[in-house]
Amino acid sequence: MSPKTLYDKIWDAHLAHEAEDGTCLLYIDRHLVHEVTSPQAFEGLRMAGRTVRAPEKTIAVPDHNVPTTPGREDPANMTEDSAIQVAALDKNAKEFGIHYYPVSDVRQGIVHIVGPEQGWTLPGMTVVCGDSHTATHGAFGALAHGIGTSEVEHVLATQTLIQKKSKNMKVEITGKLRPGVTAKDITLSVIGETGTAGGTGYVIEYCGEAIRDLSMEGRMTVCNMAIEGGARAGLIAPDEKTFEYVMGRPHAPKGAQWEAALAWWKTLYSDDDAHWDKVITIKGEDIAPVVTWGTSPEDVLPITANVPSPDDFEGGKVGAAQRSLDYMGLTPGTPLSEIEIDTVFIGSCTNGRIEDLRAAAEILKGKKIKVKRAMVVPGSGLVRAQAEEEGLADIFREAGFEWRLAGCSMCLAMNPDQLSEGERCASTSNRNFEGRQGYKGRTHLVSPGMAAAAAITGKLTDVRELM
Ligand SMILES: CC(C)[C@H](C(=O)O)[C@@H](O)C(=O)O
Ligand code: SF4
Repeated sequence: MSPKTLYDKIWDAHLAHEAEDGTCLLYIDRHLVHEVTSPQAFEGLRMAGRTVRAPEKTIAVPDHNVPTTPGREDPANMTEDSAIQVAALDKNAKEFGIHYYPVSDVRQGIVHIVGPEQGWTLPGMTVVCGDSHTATHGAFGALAHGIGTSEVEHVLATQTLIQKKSKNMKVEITGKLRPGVTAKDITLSVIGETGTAGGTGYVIEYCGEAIRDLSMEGRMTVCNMAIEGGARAGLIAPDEKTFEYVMGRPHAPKGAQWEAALAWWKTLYSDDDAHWDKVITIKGEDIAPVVTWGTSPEDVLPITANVPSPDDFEGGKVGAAQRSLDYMGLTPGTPLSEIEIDTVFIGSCTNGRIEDLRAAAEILKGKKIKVKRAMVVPGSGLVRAQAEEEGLADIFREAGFEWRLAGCSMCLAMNPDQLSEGERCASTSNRNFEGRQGYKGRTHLVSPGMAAAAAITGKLTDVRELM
């Protein structure tokens, strides 16, 4: 047998048909659904008189539009568009008989946090969702990626997806991370190195000692941003940490089924002599706590650096840098650590898990915020409950943070949590495009610890100074 990568193995195990031109039909194990990209898909099914092919493999949760303040069940607290989408999901979930976590359910949260938490996401699976950050689930050694609304309809109807195979890319992070450096710094640094198009046409497998050393939460943070690096998906070979995380979750296999699954999961790694179309290696000890200064996730620099000048770039990037600096209101040469911050947002499917909240609370303990506003939005109701139990919520509240209900929140401007014009935010989310967090809002992407540090000092701050 010829050697295979992990991606090859999962692909082959799900291939239902391959046409002469290489177009393939893949079987889909899990279909996650949220309110933004599904209404038309369900409408399509309805018009065609079709049902959902595998309702037991289809999971719905509202997250993007929902407010994160009490009273959010009331449609009057949403914009009309948001209320329509959330109501449509509610109706469709009930009518088509799929698994559903409404806002009133403590398990509700961001779809990419709920899936793993409930044990829907398992190693070796194909996982899709009408959402680009489906890559998150790759942390379990699953082939997971976003799909468009017409594909959502196709998967609902057939439980299959038409795909062409991507190329294999290996991103190896060797050695140990230095103190204060996290999964978020890894994933941003990779994008800083490869650019937002570096992964185009590839599925990335992250490997190396620094990746192995990450918790499952950290691995999810890394895979989450594979999409910002342009890749089709990102994944990490499952290991004992993965199995331990999955074991006992509500929808994980049990008993003999668990044993059988485990035996297969243990075969899910890239063979030693597998072929890679592209390889990137970064030394873990070379990664610093980073921030973004511009309006693309590739605009990454260590917190110890200065705001760059357009002259530092070449070709089309000169103009792009100038535009970014204008939008961000930054002057070349300013130390990044002198940039004043108005707002801090801790949350999103990148950094809204329990470990992220712990990392931020560790920095905030016994301190007060200096920024105008700061909010922490747990990624799910269960993360929220656990954080309350661990006393993290008290630390946040005492520091001056708003302690919100679960949802996408300020990660994107689709719900009431938005930046105002010119407002500058240190955010643990994954996108810093113009207007992403609100019209003319300014976003600096950082890790949870860095966000907490900025909250305390009122400026972008090297978290290592507060450790
Ligand atoms: C709204 C949704 C389709 C979108 C995505 O696909 O990623 C959102 O989650 C985002 O992060 O921009
Ligand atoms: S938290 Fe942000 S990135 Fe994640 S699904 Fe929601 S909007 Fe998209």
